[in-house]
Amino acid sequence: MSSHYFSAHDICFKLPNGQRLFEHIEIKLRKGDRLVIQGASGVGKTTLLKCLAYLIPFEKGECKLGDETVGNNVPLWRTKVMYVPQTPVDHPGTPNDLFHKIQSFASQKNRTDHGNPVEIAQQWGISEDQFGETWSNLSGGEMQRCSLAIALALNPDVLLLDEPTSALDPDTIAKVEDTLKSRTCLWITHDPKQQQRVATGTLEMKKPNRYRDDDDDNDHTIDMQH
Ligand SMILES: Nc1ncnc2c1ncn2[C@@H]1O[C@H](COP(=O)(O)OP(=O)(O)OP(=O)(O)O)[C@@H](O)[C@H]1O
Repeated sequence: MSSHYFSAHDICFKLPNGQRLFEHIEIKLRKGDRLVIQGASGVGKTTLLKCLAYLIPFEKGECKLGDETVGNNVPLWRTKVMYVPQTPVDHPGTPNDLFHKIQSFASQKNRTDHGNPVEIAQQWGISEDQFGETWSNLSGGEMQRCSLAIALALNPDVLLLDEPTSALDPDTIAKVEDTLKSRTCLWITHDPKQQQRVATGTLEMKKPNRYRDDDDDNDHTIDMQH
């Protein structure tokens, strides 16, 4: 039986009030796929990415990298399936500090495949000096590029990108999109043009049927274009 590079099966998330925010999410990615996640504000896109990184507990479902499940090593899973939050970030110190701190974590220590985040960010107009600047002195767009460069340098198998270019200008967006073309990722965007440029497939999230007025019975559809 052939296994996918990354898969998520029957992911369901319950809110504290007992209602499901989303249910029965199915995702299958091959290496290099970029699955864009779309849907109305509040439908659960960010929550889904956090579930896939095992950052928050979810009701049921399972994720796999090849045949490997999370097992009992959640920190290791998060190095492989990495969530990159929306900006602004709220870190102490500088981007350099953050990168070195993450590299010292037990789950990252034995990795020999880390890249250089400064070199990655330089392709997007960030200087070496800005990497040594306190986070709070950086603009939203600078924070966004530094965070993303750190995540790319850590070389996860799958990137979970939460509106990764929302604070950037069109020229810089084009550069970031170009860099991300070689990566396997799930990518939240509200921009249909970005979806057209980058997606190899799309997951359209909708509220579970019982909370909707329309009669569309496809809760979650994936349209893989290849
Ligand atoms: N643990 C929780 N307790 C209460 N409500 C929650 C919890 N987790 C998620 N929610 C709610 O679920 C909804 C979905 O939030 P989420 O941030 O995932 O949506 P989104 O689709 O990413 O929205 P946006 O496009 O605006 O960023 C929100 O109304 C949020 O408040």
